[in-house]
Amino acid sequence: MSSVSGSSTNHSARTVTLGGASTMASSIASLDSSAPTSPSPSLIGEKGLFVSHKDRRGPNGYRFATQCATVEDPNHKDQYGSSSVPIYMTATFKGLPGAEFDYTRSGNPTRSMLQHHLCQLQNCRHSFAVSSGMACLDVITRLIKSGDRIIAGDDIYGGTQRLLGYLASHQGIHTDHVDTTDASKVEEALQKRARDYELGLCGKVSMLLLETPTNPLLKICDLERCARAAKRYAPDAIVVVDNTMMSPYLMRPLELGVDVVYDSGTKYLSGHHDLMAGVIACDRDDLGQRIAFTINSIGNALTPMDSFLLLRGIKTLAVRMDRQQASAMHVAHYLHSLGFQVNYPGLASHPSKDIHDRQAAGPGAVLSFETGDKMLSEKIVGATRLWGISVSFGCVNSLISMPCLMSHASIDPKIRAARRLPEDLIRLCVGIEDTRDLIEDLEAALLEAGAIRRKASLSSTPSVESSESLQSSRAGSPSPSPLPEYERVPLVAFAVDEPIADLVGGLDRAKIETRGGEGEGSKANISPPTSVIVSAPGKVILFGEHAVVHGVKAVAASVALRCFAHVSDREDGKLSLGLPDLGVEHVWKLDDLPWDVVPEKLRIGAEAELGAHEELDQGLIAAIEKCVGDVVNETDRSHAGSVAFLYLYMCIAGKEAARGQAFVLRSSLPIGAGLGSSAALSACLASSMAYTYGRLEVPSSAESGIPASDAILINSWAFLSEKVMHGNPSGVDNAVAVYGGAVAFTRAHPSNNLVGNELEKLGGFGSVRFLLTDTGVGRDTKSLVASVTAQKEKEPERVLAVLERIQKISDEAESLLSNHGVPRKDLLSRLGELVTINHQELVGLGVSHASLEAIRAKTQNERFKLSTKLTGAGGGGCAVTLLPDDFSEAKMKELELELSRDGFKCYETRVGGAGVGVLIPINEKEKDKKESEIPDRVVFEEAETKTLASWAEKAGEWIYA
Ligand SMILES: Nc1ncnc2c1ncn2[C@@H]1O[C@H](COP(=O)(O)OP(=O)(O)O)[C@@H](O)[C@H]1O
Ligand SMILES: C[C@@](O)(CCOP(=O)(O)O)CC(=O)O
Repeated sequence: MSSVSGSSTNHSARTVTLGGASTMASSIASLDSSAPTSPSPSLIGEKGLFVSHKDRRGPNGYRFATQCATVEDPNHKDQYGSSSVPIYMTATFKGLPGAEFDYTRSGNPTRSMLQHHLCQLQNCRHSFAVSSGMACLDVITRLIKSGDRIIAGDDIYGGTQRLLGYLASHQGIHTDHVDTTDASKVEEALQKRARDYELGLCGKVSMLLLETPTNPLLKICDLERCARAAKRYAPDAIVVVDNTMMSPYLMRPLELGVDVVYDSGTKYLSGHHDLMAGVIACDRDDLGQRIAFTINSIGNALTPMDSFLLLRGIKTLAVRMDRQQASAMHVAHYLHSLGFQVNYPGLASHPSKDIHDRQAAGPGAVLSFETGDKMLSEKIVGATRLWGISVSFGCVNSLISMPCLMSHASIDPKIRAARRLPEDLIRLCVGIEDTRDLIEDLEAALLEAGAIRRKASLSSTPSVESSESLQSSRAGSPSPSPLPEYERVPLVAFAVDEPIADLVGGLDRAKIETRGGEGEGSKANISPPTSVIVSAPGKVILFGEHAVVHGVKAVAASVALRCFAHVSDREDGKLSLGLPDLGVEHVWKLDDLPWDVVPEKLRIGAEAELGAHEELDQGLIAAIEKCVGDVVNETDRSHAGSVAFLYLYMCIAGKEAARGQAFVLRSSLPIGAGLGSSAALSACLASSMAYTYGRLEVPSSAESGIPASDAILINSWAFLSEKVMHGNPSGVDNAVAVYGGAVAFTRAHPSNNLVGNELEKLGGFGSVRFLLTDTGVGRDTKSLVASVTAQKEKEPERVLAVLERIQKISDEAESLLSNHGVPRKDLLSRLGELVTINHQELVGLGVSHASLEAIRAKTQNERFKLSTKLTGAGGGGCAVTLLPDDFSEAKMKELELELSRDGFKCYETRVGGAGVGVLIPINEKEKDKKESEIPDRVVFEEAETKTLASWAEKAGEWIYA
């Protein structure tokens, strides 16, 4: 046996030595129901026996797990019979030339034992242990020469990519990267390069380098087919496989026609992340000799100590892998059930599962999943506790990482993008911990990052996102909540991470493109659509209502209920406003509108300035009030909306461009319940008018979304409408209606010296559960807001102190919701306390109501122990209750029953969804006929309120701000 390779084995000698064991083992084979009776043909390698499955017997007659634990070499018995392989911690050996060992770089008994053991496990003639996985590739690539070519996969380990780059720049060895998941692409590349080589256009393909499953996308390559193709089109090429992800326990590529296999021994083989090692295996003597020569020449063979540790680690390889793989399967199913894109060949959804199952004995313990948002992924990774944030895999401890920031950071971001390696990808390397702990920890991190949320109960508490509207669900109780308990938070909640420049002062208005404008970039040639459908969400204020009017921070989020507007041209040239929810319809002749009262500053051409004007034009409002007219069912409620509509219409359309149009507004939000129906309505009016008068252009693709500058304008105009309805609103409601998500909002106010409103997105809100309870008591935002202002004027000291305390509450809430280091339980418990304190402050401002206090009393009693506050203007409307993660379905049912007995309606809400949106009809892309494809007004009007949202969803593609 060569002292360098230390690996050549004598199969027949071992077979004889272990013959007894083999016979005994076969006699108990019948006990093992999983033992395959006839190997699948594809698994039979050239040698025709002992193929890759872990259940098959090795050359010594033992199954793989037994082989792992049984370290023995009949040719190298320890002189003292030591049970464990001794560490020959020596650089040199004394003796005459020709002795088996002389110098540890060339050979060492501990390493020889390891290499012998590896030959047993991999059923091959030559095994080598070197200093790392990359050292393996270094040794292997020295088998080819300068000017040769390599064909490799396009989803390869970052370190491999780096070495291939070095070979290209320093040795002229270039690599073609192909998608190895498609064997025909490998065949094509081999053929093409063979032709090119014949024509003298490139070097000879001398290596095919494969990984399967790939790291980190878990893509699968058909090894047998690729190896066959290499033998056919590039017969001299060495087929090399990095088998680190599988280990020889799950896959033995040599048996599939591959020439050389290497593993990073740092991973599964050693299993404890306490050493670095690489292992090469091959069955060809010519290659074995050259590899042995290279290792001896460059001196990167594994040290005696590490050889010992690796041997020790290998003994438990099968046990560890079984456990890790089983847990990985659970984790993969768990993430898949939450709706994440999971890459794992153990899932039925994996596109190449059949190929993988043919060549490997299991899916392994590495998986990856996508969240759709890089920041969100970072939050998830940062929020885990049990999962170690680390590169590498194969350890008994579970690891989590973001390949693009860690293991694959050395790949140029452009190349990563070209190879479709998602920046948000999270890789999980599952260890041997209790699976339940692993899933619990992951779940807590997903929750904490706001990637998932507890499913709204479908049994007693209809989801506000479901087709059940608040109004309609008062009637009944849908079916029980299905498993799992959690669900993915829609991504749109994370669409914007930077602060948004807001309406006043945050924008260079001169640069805004408007159709009527003269400035650079005017969209004068675009003809506006005659018909659009838009929508915007309602909101829930968690902290800071009322105080926000006076420059204090508020924390709020969009709810999933929305207002919708349908706009179409009217043939009779009249203008109509339909508010079917209130049973009201106005029709005006355009000439009857008080155009002459519209002040110059609000006229066409100055429209970008509209929202910037703090003061409404009271003359115009008075004139509109007069001409609104009285119609059937008109109340103060609908009247306020109608006035706001006309005010906005006259400013945005302008006298010259105004044309006969029908506006129909529908809402799945309860109106006047503190959930921001007026702001949602305002955002719908502003956007639909802007689009149909060409002030803004309807975006053409959902990918780009409604541009930020357009959203700022829509918000600006929506604020105008809010002012008409509420007198002195803060702007938080319309900001949430337009931008969506969860926000910390501060209005620019003399008290805070802000130049423009401040809007910060909050990510941690999405997973928090809320119960909204509608008192059914109507109230008027305008007068409640005015009452607080009056108190402030009358008792400034008291009210200013209240405002200061509310500012502290909002500040703390914002910091809790954006600090992902806060343990979930602590977060929810402190938020609950803040809810209670904030409510007390609102009571002090006189904006609560007996009905709200009744809800508070019920929810906070001994049985439920929940924190509740009023939300919005108060004086009735809705109460919001914070739900801890462990608040059970049974308790929820009980609470809902009691509240409904008291005449209240409660709904579990989801927050953080999209802001204002515009519909692109389904056929628009194909037919390029935007206008004609908008569903007819009658269809819109007649869609049932409770199915409005799903109707709109199906009507086409929605583009959101
Ligand atoms: N779908 C709708 N149809 C008619 N009017 C609406 C609609 N949505 C909102 N409004 C207007 O908004 C007002 C409600 O505003 P407000 O009292 O602040 O309650 P909310 O919290 O629902 O915004 C109504 O009085 C009405 O003028
Ligand atoms: C009371 C206030 O803070 C929120 C009003 O909300 P709503 O109208 O009740 O949805 C007023 C405002 O911020 O404009």
